Amino acid sequence: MTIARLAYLFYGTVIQPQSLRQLAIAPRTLLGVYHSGKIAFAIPRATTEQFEKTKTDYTIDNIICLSRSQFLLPGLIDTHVHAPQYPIMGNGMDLQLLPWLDTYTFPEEARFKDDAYARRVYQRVVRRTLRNGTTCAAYFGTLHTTGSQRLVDVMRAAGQRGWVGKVCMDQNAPEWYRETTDESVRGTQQLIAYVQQLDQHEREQQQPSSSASSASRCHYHKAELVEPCITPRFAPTCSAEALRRLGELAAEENKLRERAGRPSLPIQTHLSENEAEIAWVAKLFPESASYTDVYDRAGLLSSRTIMAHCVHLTAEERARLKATGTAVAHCAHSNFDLRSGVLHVRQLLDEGLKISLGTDMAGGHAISMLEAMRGALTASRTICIMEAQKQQQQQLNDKVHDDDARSQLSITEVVYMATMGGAAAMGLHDKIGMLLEANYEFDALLVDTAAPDSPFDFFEPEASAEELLADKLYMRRLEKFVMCGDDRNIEGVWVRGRQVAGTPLAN
Ligand SMILES: O=c1[nH]c(=O)c2nc[nH]c2[nH]1
Ligand SMILES: [Zn+2]
Repeated sequence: MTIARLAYLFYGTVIQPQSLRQLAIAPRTLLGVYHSGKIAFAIPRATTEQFEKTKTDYTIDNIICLSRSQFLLPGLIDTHVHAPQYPIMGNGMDLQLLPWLDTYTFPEEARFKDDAYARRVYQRVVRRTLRNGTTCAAYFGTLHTTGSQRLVDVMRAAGQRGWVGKVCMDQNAPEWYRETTDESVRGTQQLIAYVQQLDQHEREQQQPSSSASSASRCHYHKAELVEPCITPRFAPTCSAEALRRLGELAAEENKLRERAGRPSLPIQTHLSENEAEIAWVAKLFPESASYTDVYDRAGLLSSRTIMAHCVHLTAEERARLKATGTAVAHCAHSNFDLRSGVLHVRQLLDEGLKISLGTDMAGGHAISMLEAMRGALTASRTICIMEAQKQQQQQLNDKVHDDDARSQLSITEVVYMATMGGAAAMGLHDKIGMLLEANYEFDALLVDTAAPDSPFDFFEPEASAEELLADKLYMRRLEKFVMCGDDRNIEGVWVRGRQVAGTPLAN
């Protein structure tokens, strides 16, 4: 009889969102990972006898026992980020969206016609995002098809999961950074075909797996780690014809994918970010009832569509996003940095929309999803302050009610949006975002709140040894990490069971 094989066995605390308002804190979890990258089992509160027995039941390549200051967290998911804007991150934050695009963004993105430059920058972006715990990212590339293919190559080589979009824009952009409608559609088709070929090649390399223990013998593979994404930049820079043809392309592709039992093609763009942008869209598309309607008419709203920003939507637009299963990527830092507005995220959550988080680097000045979580918390508090001030101005109240804090997000909610919520937005919720579930793919971070060069200190409460306190203690550790931590607290990062950042940790 052959003994089943594990790539990893972890023994320690696992923290995992269960829903928007519920977090599971599972101490002494025994978590096994197959070489395929799938979670073999996750047994919370396991005894040391169970740990010892598991070690004899399996052949295990790496055993990692977590210390009290460490825990596993699902990988962070950035659902809106511009890889080619990395060189200008933190620069040029003096302008609002439309002049910012013309002055800083388009000139930088135009440099990506040089494939070597594209590869060099993308290598840095992917290395940096992985280092910061971003296991999955929905990237915008540039207009250039080959440049976008280089981003696919770099992600696959580094082992990062995500979407890559060749940006489409056929109007209202400088002639040195604009393409024809045909080029928009053809470039998108070429990117789709390119990724399909790579995946096909990868599957052909796989050993056939027929026996019952195939899950444990199947080896790491990259197929479907990176998906091509239909990416009109935003309505102002896309003609109605370009949007319509991209919608048709999605519909045609999806017919084939449905027959093959494959997930539908992802779509991403920007929506309702800035007042001047919204007014421009109304002028450019007078036949549409709203900005959302421009995309809706083109068939671009779907359960695998992510709309970034959505700061100024009407009730009808929000209802349409909900009805179509379209997700909203909340990009708080960018909304502050470009002075676009403050998203009332509680309202969207109450209405049942799918909400995830995005760094929107470089509209946002930070590449880390910890920053995206902090930005979302700050935005929600800003809404609270604005609501309280409004009430005071209206002289309805002379002091703030407790209930005025209802718009504020909690740590649990932002962690959900950065993990499970991101997986739901990308239509990957049956694959990633959970660690306490067998058969999910192991995308995870090993966090240490006492890392040698940690940017903060964590003082153990007096009775910390008490098992009863474990939940509260780890909640405080998580809170510290989210509010004060950085990449120095991330000791290891795994995607599909393969360690992709941090120092090798097996013991
Ligand atoms: O924040 C943003 N970044 C961009 O690059 C962009 N393009 C259109 N709209 C945009 N918003
Ligand atoms: Zn953006």
